[in-house]
Amino acid sequence: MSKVRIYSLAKDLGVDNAKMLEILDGLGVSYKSVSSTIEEDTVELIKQILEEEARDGAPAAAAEAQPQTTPPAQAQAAQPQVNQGQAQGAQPQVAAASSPTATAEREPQVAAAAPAEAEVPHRAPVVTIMGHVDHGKTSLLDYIRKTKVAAKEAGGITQHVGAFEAQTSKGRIVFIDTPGHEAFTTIRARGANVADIAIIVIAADDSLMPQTREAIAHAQAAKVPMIVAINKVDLPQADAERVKTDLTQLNLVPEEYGGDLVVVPVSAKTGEGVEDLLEYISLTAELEDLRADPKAPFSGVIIESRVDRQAGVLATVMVQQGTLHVGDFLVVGEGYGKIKAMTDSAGGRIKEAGPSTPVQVLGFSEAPASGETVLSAKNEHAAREVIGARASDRRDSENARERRKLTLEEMMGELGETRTVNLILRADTQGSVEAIQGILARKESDDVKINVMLAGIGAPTEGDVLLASTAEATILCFSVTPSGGVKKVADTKGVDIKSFRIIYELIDEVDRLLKGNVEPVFEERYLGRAEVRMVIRHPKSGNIAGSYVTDGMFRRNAKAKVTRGKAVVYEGTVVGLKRFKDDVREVQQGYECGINLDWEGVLEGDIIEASEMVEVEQA
Ligand SMILES: Nc1nc2c(ncn2[C@@H]2O[C@H](COP(=O)(O)OP(=O)(O)OP(=O)(O)O)[C@@H](O)[C@H]2O)c(=O)[nH]1
Repeated sequence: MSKVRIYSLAKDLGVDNAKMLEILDGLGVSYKSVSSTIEEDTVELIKQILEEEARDGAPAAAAEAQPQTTPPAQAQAAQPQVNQGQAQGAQPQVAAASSPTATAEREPQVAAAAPAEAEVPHRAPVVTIMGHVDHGKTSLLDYIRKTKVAAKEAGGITQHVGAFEAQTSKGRIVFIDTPGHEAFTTIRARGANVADIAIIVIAADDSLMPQTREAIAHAQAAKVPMIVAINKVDLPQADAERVKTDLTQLNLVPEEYGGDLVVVPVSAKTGEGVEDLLEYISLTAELEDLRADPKAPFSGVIIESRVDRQAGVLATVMVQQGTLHVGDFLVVGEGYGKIKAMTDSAGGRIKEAGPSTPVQVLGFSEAPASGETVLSAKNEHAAREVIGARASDRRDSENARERRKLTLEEMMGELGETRTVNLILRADTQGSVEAIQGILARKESDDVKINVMLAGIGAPTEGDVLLASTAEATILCFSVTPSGGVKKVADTKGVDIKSFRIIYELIDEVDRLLKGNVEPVFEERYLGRAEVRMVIRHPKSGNIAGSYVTDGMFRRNAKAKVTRGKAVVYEGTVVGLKRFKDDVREVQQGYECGINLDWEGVLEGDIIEASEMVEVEQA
């Protein structure tokens, strides 16, 4: 008995895929995607249902049509990758709609006027292309751009805006044209999701390489559906079968091997397979049911921005919901701007832009960072109010973060819930990687799961740090160390990179993470007290409190609390300590010293108390 793919059947019967899935749901047939296959008897049932519908002029109740005795064969599993993805565009809608301050006033009763879910129009998918260096990401994007982008306006020079729109026989597809997972994760690191689908490009003559694995890990972490494009199939040494076999080792099983992964052989050089790839993108998008309301309050994400010497700040915004108009006020982070002009990705001037449209906006005074979310405000005053509220929220949360200690629940996760510890593993050899993974696998319990997001040979990369920051993972290194640059990025992103030379020390660290001591807990500890006996004005350092340490000791960089009478007049830091003319690290009780605070208000007679934050050992 032959099997048929759902989308081919839909095409043959002249109905859309959504309709086909609706009928299958009614029949209780399970499927993973529109490229799943169904049995012939199910096909017959579907035909009957459609005939009945056509006869009655109304949708037939699919469930009633199901015969009692012979349940239809189940569809073959297909494309779990495709199903992993949520409709990413749905998230910003919620965020924007729930923002009380920065909403466009075009639709005053958005909630009441919002169309029901089914009426919200579909939007074009946004696709990102990732893969190993030289596997052909840029060539593939160039081929699609050359063949699918409408001719530019005469004389117009298309500038690089970070995204372009391709017109295909199946509709519009938007490509993020900064290839590589760095761009993808930079955006994700800010909590935004722009891509709906990730194309993983793998060269047929090279197969899986370290960055291919990274790209796959990034797409999986983002829960973005993946399609694999096996590129360079025109080369004589191309071996697409090897790529497919190699993929199975990552538990990604291509459809032809009975699995779920959509794999499309292509050549960015000859164009072979590119149409198929575009078709698969459209099918995946259809399955994801991507929708956005052009009438809803606007929200979008910054794809990239730059400063043009003549024009000023040019930022590319991906419209995710609502519609942008020239003249709108936009709020990004703690800055705002008024749109003076907008250009589409083909370089043409436009006045408005709806969902899934990348537009270059002129009007910001400072270049916003990639991945920042953008909202609109009805006027300059409203924009300023939003920014003011954001600044004060930020200050509050910074203060709260400084003060607060982690609760047991925060450290352990909700009691009774399974916790997952995300790890990225880097080691010197494949043997070490496998040995460590073997030990880790035995450490899992019902309460705690270990998710090794990426295990690779060699020092951790910036890409690892970005992945770790979005997935709240810890990077563990065995016999490899991060470069200074990577360490710096990790510091700014708050990612822990821990290096070990002895395997059991690494395992001890994992034990600590499993126990839930993910973040160290700090406690304030008293150091000493000093009396201010005179205030000396220093030309470079400002006011220095000439003091006498009456108790304990003072240390540079300690926290300082200044009391005047009974009132605490300042809390800050000891930024410098001097004994006579020398800078010193510490001064003990019974000695005089100069204390330099990050404050100029100190007076004779004040008492300065020093303390420091120390890490508390967890039981
Ligand atoms: N024969 C053949 N060569 C290709 C194909 N696609 C890309 N190439 C060549 O492979 C090389 C690398 O292609 P790029 O498109 O620059 O690869 P990339 O993945 O964008 O590389 P990076 O941007 O450096 O990460 C170039 O010399 C391309 O001409 C293809 O389908 N067939």
